[in-house]
Amino acid sequence: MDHFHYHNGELHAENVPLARIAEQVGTPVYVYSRATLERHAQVFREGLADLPSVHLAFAVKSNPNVAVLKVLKEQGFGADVVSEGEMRRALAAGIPAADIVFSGVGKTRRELAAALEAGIGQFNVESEEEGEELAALAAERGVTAPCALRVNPDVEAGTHAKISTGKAENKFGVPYDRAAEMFDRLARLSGMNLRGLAVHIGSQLQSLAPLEAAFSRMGALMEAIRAEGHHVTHMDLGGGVGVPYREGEQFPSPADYGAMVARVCKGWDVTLMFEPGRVITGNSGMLVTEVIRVKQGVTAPFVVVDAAMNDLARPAMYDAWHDFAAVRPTGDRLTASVVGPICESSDVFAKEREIDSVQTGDLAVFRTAGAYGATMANTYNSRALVPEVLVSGDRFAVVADRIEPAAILAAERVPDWL
Ligand SMILES: Cc1ncc(COP(=O)(O)O)c(C=O)c1O
Ligand SMILES: N[C@@H](CCCC[NH3+])C(=O)O
Repeated sequence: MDHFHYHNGELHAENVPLARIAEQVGTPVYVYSRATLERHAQVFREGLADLPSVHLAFAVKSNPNVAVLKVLKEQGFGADVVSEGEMRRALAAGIPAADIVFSGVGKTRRELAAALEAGIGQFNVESEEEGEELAALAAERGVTAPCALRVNPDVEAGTHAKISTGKAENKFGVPYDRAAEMFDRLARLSGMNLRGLAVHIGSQLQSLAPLEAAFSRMGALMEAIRAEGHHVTHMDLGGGVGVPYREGEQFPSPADYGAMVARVCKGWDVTLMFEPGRVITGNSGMLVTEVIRVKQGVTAPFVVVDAAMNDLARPAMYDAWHDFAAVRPTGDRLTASVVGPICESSDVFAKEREIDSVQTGDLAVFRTAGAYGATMANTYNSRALVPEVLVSGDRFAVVADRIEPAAILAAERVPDWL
């Protein structure tokens, strides 16, 4: 069931017409559906139902809005965080510290200390240097840090190079061939409770084969580490399951993913941990925009909208596709480029694409914008920071305000010596 649907000729999020949100909040605006978030959380969990012991940690980076985190917390999700800021958000949403996993190659001393003090459930350590620093900080505090060693399995994920993380040349994790000896050294440090392994090979994966290859390699590594007498009780399999952005694209379902995991990880006797992001949030959000004007072009017209690459960076950064659709479609079609107002030629959402015909003042949406959308927004060209709205049934609420350029200007100072 799609909670974004046309009713009486206009696009709704659940029972709320997007036009009503646009009228009250203005555009551009991100709109999320609570029912879709809940459904995706449930479908993902159901996909893993055959596994004996599972911990779900939502990848906060995909959508860190605290209201979204609260919805997922109520679905029993913990959090995968990559900064103190994300950790504070997860805690603010009521996610227990014990359900938080901290990933990332560049955790600072301050962040490690803050996470130890908060009592988070697991640190995914990405280097021997980080492990030593963390163990020392924990020992100073008279505590032990629950840790997994993130391993780089040197597997080609088959996704966009900029979001691929599991090849040897990527900065993530420790080299596969050195992981067992590193585990042995780190496990001996006081302050360290090295209890598991972690892997994450990339995002927006369209095929399960690279994940399967990575997980099998992790299984072999786990056996080697156990053979040395270490306990491995946790295996964090990361996130990465992709979602369709355009009609007709085929992606593995959470059930397919769960069946693959059950087959590959059979008999592992660990708590399996997962860090899904996009598969939960991607299709639960849209970016609503208004057409500023339609400008004649040489090869095709330009539909200039009031959203731009600062609001939704994915097309400019990864040549990503987001479907564009009118909120009140007339049935007519038009071949045009959809562009934002920013002074960069990369500020293009759709290049000479057949789209719903739109005119000045019409509302339209970019679909599948719930993951890596608002969270990657910025204020380039002194634009406002885009607001976010959560819909639930007949209700909606602004869950992040539009931050106006004037508020940002007010935070700047001109020194009196200038
Ligand atoms: C360590 C880690 N875990 C989880 C994720 C979430 O990935 P996705 O949104 O593709 O599920 C990412 C991002 O790719 C990540 O770097
Ligand atoms: N920002 C990327 C995903 C990065 C995943 C982070 N590990 C995207 O929009 O597709």
